[in-house]
Amino acid sequence: MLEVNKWSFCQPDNQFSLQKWQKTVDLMTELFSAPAGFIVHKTDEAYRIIVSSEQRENPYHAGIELAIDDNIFCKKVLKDMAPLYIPQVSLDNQWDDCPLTVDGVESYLGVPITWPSGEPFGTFCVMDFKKTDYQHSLLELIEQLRDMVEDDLALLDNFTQMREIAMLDPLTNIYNRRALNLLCQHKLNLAARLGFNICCLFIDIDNFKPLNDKHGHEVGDKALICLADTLKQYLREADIIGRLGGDEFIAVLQVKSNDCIEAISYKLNEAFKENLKHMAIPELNLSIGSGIVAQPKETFAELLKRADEDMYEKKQASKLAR
Ligand SMILES: Nc1nc2c(ncn2[C@@H]2O[C@H](COP(=O)(O)OP(=O)(O)OP(=O)(O)O)[C@@H](O)[C@H]2O)c(=O)[nH]1
Repeated sequence: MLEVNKWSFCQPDNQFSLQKWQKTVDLMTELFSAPAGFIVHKTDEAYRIIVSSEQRENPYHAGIELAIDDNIFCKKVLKDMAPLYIPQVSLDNQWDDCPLTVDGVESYLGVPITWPSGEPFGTFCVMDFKKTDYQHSLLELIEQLRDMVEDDLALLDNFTQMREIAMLDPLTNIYNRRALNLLCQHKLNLAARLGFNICCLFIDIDNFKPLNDKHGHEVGDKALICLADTLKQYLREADIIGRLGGDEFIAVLQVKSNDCIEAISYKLNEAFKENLKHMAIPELNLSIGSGIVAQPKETFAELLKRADEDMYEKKQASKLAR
């Protein structure tokens, strides 16, 4: 799902093109013969213009932010979740301290835009520097155009949900093999370009089959979820974690130096045991192999293979030691 209180459509690599919304806003301002029209997006941080009409007289460009405490028209629209039309702002002294009034804005018409969940997304609005007298049909029109924007939000939300379903392992809610291949290769390319160290951990539970056989599949599932949660809890946000399948997990980490890998592996194993204990699941041990990027052009498949081989060696060594 799209996160309602985070900035959307503001990253350069965003999947969604704002071009369609730009055309909608330009069309709206033309039909209103207004000098400025906007789509404003709101989070707890600020109000941000994400689309601004392209007339020369429009002083507010996309990217401009207004503080969350500012007395602005869009704030009232979202507070009431209702359209707001002020034909002559200067007649109402409640807007005297509005930064837009100070700039000379004399008329405002805005309607709320909502996320598919019903939470406020922002506003669709038009402003003028002179008083206006919009006919009822224009007020209906702005609502129609706003509905088109909301349809796009719903489509985007569906798309995001479908992408999550395609990328996440349904049991543990971390990345699946397909997503790991894509994301980790991307991370490797980035590391080669920016020059940071990458390490891949191949994590496999020892004697997992006996746990399933003795305590049942449900307990086995809980142990897998516990491992995923331990990885989430212990590793950083920039790290990538996922489940290859069965009891095999992957973590791709950004590390300062390779000296810390042993310590990270040890701590992960200890944290997993501790978390299992809290869930009253019998103790399990992890075999953790690692691979570090040896040369800039290395593929994720090659890195993964080395980490897998290292894990296998460690598992054999621990079996012999028992
Ligand atoms: N509960 C549960 N078990 C699973 C799932 N996927 C795979 N398994 C089981 O995981 C077990 C993996 O067995 P093995 O690969 O032999 O692993 P192991 O018993 O840990 O053996 P070693 O790794 O050599 O110590 C199999 O019994 C699978 O049935 C799952 O989603 N849930």
